[in-house]
Amino acid sequence: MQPSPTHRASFSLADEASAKRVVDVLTEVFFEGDAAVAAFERPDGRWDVTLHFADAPDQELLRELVATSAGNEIAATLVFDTVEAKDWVKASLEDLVPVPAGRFVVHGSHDRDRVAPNKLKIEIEAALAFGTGHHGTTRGCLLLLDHVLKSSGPRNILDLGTGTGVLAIAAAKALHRAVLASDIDPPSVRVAAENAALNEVGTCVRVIRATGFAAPDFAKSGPFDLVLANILANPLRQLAGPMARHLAPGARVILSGLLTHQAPAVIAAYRARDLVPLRHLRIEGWSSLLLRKVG
Ligand SMILES: C[S@@+](CC[C@H](N)C(=O)[O-])C[C@H]1O[C@@H](n2cnc3c(N)ncnc32)[C@H](O)[C@@H]1O
Repeated sequence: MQPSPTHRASFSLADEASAKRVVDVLTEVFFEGDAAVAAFERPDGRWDVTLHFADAPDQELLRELVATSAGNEIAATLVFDTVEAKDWVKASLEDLVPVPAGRFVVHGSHDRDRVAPNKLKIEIEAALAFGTGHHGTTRGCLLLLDHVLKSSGPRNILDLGTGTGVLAIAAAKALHRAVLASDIDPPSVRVAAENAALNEVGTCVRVIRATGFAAPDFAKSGPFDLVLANILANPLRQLAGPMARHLAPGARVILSGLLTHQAPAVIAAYRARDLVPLRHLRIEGWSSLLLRKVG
């Protein structure tokens, strides 16, 4: 099937503080919608801000929001285009090498027979979704999952923001238990279900489309004693309350998708909900956190 393009809006800003201000505003506005907001530092120190939309965005609204948070000059530089995501992501995957993370190795189909037999293999065809294992956030989550599994065997597991399904598949392969996986993005829901079947855990991993905890499935499947959530810092902060309400006492939570300087604010939001930090991994500027629900 020919992939449909995603719609992209991008612009750049002079420094991190301006990027953070704009990203906070945009994430707040598009939190409930089908948009992903990302900011990355360029080698020259400027910050690129990019939004991906499933449907064509309201360009005037976006210009207004950027003008309000960054000024008219920056709003005038906004560029709108479309990206044929699937083709180039798949093409670039051909060059990716397997990624070891604790007991897990994430690999593409071309490396299926080259992974050491004592590892838990997770085969990922990323296509439109995020999560080949190469990103520091995915690797951080897998390493923390490996750590959790050394001392406990969670029974009720949620992977929120599943992308390719990589973390849900890892948990299902290691624990042979049911895992609920969710994503805001319809293509990711389809890709994650396909990857779960490819990895022979299709009967363990149930993938649903949901924004945050806004679906009855979470209450029905919870309370969870392990939650993995690799999404951005602001949604993570906003999800602290709903997540705490879906956790069993003593539950472990693995969070990632936050830049290291954003970690203190995320930790504070979860501490306020009785979740205490146990571990903090820093990989390539990204933080991954392991927390435990007290009481
Ligand atoms: C950084 S990717 C992580 C993918 C995978 N779990 C991993 O660790 O590689 C974040 C995923 O979260 C999804 N997402 C973002 N905000 C969300 C929200 N509020 N509720 C559910 N999913 C969300 C995105 O669509 C994306 O697939």
